[in-house]
Amino acid sequence: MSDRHQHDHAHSHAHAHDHEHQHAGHSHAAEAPAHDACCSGHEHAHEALQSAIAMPTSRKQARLSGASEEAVFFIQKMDCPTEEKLIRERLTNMNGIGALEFNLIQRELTVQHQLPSIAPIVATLKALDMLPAVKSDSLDSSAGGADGAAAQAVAYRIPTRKWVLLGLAGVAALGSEVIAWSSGDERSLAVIALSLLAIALGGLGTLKKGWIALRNFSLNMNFLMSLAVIGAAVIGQWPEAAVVIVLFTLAEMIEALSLDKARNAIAGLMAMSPDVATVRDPSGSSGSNGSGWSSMPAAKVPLDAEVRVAPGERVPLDGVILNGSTSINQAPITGESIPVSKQAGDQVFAGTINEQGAFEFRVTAVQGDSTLARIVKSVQQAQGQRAPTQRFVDQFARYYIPAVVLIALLVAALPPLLAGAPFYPWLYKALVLLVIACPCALVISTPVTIVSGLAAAARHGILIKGGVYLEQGRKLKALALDKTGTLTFGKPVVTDLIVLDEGRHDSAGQALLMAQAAALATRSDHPVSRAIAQHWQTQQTQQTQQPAAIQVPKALEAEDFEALSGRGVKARIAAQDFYLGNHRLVHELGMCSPQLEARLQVLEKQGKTTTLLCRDQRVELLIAVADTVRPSSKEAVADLRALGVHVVMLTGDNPHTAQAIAAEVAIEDARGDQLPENKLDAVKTLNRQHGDVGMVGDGINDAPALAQAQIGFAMGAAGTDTALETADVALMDDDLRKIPDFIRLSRKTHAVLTQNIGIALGIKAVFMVLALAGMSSLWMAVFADMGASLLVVFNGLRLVRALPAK
Ligand SMILES: Nc1ncnc2c1ncn2[C@@H]1O[C@H](COP(=O)(O)OP(=O)(O)OP(=O)(O)O)[C@@H](O)[C@H]1O
Ligand SMILES: [Cu+]
Repeated sequence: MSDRHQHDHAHSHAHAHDHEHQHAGHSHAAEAPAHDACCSGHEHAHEALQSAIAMPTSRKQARLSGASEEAVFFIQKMDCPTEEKLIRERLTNMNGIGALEFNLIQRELTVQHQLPSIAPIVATLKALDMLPAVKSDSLDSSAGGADGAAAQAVAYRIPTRKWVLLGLAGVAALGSEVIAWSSGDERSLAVIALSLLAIALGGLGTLKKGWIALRNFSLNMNFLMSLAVIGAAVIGQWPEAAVVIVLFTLAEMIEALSLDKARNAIAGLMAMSPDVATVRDPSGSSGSNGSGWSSMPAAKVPLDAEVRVAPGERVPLDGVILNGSTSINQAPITGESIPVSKQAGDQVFAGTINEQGAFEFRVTAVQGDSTLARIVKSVQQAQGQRAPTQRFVDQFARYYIPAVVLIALLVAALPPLLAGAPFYPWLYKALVLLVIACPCALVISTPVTIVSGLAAAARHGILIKGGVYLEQGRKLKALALDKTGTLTFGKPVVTDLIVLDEGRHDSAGQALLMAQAAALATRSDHPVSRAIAQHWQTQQTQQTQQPAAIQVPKALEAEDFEALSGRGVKARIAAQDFYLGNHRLVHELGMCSPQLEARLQVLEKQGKTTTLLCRDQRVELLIAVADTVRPSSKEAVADLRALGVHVVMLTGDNPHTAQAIAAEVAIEDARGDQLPENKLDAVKTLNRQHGDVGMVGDGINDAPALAQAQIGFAMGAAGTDTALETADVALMDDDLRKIPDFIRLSRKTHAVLTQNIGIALGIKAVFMVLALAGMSSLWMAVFADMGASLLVVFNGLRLVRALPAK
């Protein structure tokens, strides 16, 4: 539907081109409506739309320019922002390395580079003790693959061995503490031996990482912890050193586990799609049970296979229904659990639930390409990009650590040197400060929150293409909507047919006019044209059933077809020039008259869209079509207004119709006759007057405005590839009420982010004071750090359930 304008241009030469899509490797069958009378222009139109709406995403592309190769590594040890910093510092200094993208939650690193091979990158990572596994490499297509994915799933788990070692270390640390306490001697052989044992069992990893950090001049928390532990040992606090390192290792493991939870929020989306499909055997009869059907892993089902779904089952793959009818709960895709009825020719989506009938469908996308799979991929990508708050936090951490380390140095040095205070107590305070300097809770809180928000949205049928938009949504002050297909269903029907100078035409002549209008209309994909073509076709079938009636002309062939954007279409039939279009077109052609305008107004004020057929410099026929407003639109508009968003309708249709439709959904600001450049200007002006602007649109005529808006929304994304890929925020169905939901989610996300930053910094501040006052021990500081990390992670995860289930 979104491609309709371009379609007109593409038509005459569409056959000369190959129809391969370059971008996503999906099947065309999924997007070509089965009942579309002429669909040969689709591929072109999609590409045009792609490039037209691609503008907002070009920011992302620009960042990666220059580096042409890309490799993705899975790094099991990269589960904390500390590691990220270390890797970033090392890799950015290498030649030929472009952008780096870290995904801590997936533990993936994407490197854009210009190197002849990835060997130097692997070597660098290995030198940092990061042991990378290559997931994909643009220089070597055989790298990575399915085995890698399985290995990765295993690698997320913390091995039992590690837990056991840590348990033993804990016992040893506790033992040394108990002995030291009961004997009153912190430096006895038994205490030191047990402490060393605890450090060896539980802390070697940290010490090693600390050493690597030191060698790379990177002040990270492994380094800080190592320093604190060594410092504690040096001043003879052996049990303390042991307890601290054990607690710290425990904290790291718990943190890794909580990140797993965040990752599962996304993976859980994919789990909704069943693993097995019932597929018709290609040969017809050689099925394992003789019935012609057999079970098969969904991942192995090829394109165009026929799959059967029983009542109560989940649909295993994307496809088009061949026969049978049913109602399907599409909540996994659209977030809307009211069942949708489906017949032959309708699209079904992997993961949705077949509530009633049995049906068979033809597979239109392999499992990895299903709408659900693409949603999951998109969410994963989105969380890989840094949201603004995360960037701020990272920036903050960059200064925070050195600052606290400096304070620690001063605390250790100044009082003893200047005031002759005893050395060890102040050194101990400095060590506590080093522990407090660890910013893990702060740094981890943002990505966890953002991921939870993105996952919550995806479950609700809202696909957000980046943390940026999730954070920005709350700032939307104005929302521009187009009319056709957004506020209305976009499926108008013909309501009035008026032959303008009736006296001049007999009934056969009048029928001919309608046939001529239809001949032009069938060539276009615009909803108005479609309605006209549709109307004529039904008329045709009715006529053939009553042969006695007037002779209706056979379909006429239109030549030299041309689409006139925002106006209508133009073509020649039997050497005569024809125009089919709106008032603007007729006016510009100089064929308008006050009488005509009066007649148009009457219809337009009823909310109908008027179209005129001109032949030989005369307006001959007036066709009015009416579209139905979606019931959800009015509610959405009211909801948006309650949120303080100024709602504006921008439509290419005439102002009277615009007003009439706007009145139905209670929009006060409705602007008609909007050409693409007018829509663009309108968005700019709104931006100046109100602040951040969102735009919902579906046509080529909306593309510039969509690109200009801070957030571009697309609706009905489940059925179309382009909307899914190009919008900033894609609503999986056509329910505008998802936009206020999105804004609310954005507000909640912001609240949680602020809380988390407050918690993380607040706890640090408290312990900073306690440490200076000599009231905090090392292990208390580590404990507080762990507590803060857990608190922010769980606070962030709360967001997964932020949107009410429907
Ligand atoms: N191919 C066409 N056939 C018939 N009428 C057309 C065609 N193209 C444009 N028009 C006329 O021009 C008007 C403006 O078209 P345009 O595509 O800019 O906006 P629209 O689709 O009507 O509305 P919106 O901007 O809300 O999506 C339409 O309302 C219609 O009257
Ligand atoms: Cu006019």
